Amino acid sequence: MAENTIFTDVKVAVIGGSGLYALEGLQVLGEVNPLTPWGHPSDKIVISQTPHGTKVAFLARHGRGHYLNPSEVPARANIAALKHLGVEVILAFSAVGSLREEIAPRDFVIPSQVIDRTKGIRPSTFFEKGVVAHAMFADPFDTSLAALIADVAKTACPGVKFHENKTLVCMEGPQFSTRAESHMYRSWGCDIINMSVLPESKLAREAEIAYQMVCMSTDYDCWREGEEAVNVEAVIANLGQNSANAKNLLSQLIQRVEVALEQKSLKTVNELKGSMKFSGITDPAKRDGEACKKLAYILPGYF
Ligand SMILES: CSC[C@H]1O[C@H](OP(=O)(O)O)[C@H](O)[C@@H]1O
Ligand SMILES: Nc1ncnc2[nH]cnc12
Repeated sequence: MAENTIFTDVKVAVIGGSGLYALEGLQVLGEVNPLTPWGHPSDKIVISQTPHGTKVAFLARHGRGHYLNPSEVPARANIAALKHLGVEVILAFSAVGSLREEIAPRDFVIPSQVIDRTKGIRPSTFFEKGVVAHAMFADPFDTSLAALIADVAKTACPGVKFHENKTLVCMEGPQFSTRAESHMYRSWGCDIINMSVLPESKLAREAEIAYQMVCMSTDYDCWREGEEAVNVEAVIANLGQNSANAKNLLSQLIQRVEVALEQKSLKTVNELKGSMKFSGITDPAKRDGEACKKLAYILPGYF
C-alpha cells in the first residue's frame, strides 16, 4: 500500500468511533501518518476513492484496535491532519448511550446541540501561546449535512429509526456515569451521551471544517428502571449491527456529500471559509511567531 503519496485534495473525511474501524467497498489509494505540529493522529489515515472518484479519508478515533481512551485521543493532531489533506467535511460516527425512552439501542441520532461535561484535561484549541481567537460555536454541527444524512438514511438504512435535532452531552469518562448524573443530564434536556464529540467538533470549527456527528445508540445508560446499568458488554452487543448500518449509510452518503460540495449547498462549508481570520483578536504585532507557524499548517496565510 502506498505510504508516501502526498494527498491534498481529499475533501471528505469519516471519523469512525467505537466499532467502526474501517470503511468498506471503496478503492484504497494509500495510508498517511502525518506529523502535525500537534503530533501524530490516532492511527494511519486511510485514503480511499469512491467509484465516482471522490477521495475519502478514514480515521479510527481510538485507533484500529481501540487503544486510545476518550481523553487520550489526539484530537488536535486528528483534525489538523485532516485539514492538511484538504478536508472540508467531516462525518463523525459515535456510539452513544440513550437518555430517552424513545431512543432505543441501535437507533441512529443526529444531534444538533452539545453540552460539555469534559473536565478540561483535553487540549481543546489550536489558538494558544500567543495567538488568541474565539470561534463561534452556537451551532456546533451543520444543519444542511444533518438534513442530507437523514434524507440518505431513508433509502440506505430503511430499517433503522433516525432521530433528529437532539442534544448530546459529552462526559469525560472513561468510567460511565452514576445514576444521579444520568438523571441530571435528562433533567437538563440531554437526549444522548458520549465521551467523544468534544473537543473534536470544536477543533473542526476552528479549522473551518464542516462537522456532523452521527450517533448510534448502544444502551440506556443507567437511568432506566428495570434495565441493567450500561457496561462494555452491552455496548459491544450492539456495535456490530450499528457499524453495518453506518457502512450502508456511507455507501450512499459520500457521493451525496460530494455533489453538495460541488453545488456549494452545505451551510457551514460556505460560512466557515475565512471565518477564523476574523475570529482572531491578538494584535498582529503581539502574535507569537512559533504559534503562527503552527497555525499555518491548518490555516495558511491567516496569522
Ligand atoms: C465503548 S463505550 C464508550 C465509548 O464509546 C463511545 O466512543 P465513540 O464516540 O468513539 O464511538 C464513547 O464516546 C466512549 O468513548
Ligand atoms: N452510556 C454511555 N455513556 C457514555 N458514552 C457512551 N457510549 C456508549 N454508551 C455510552
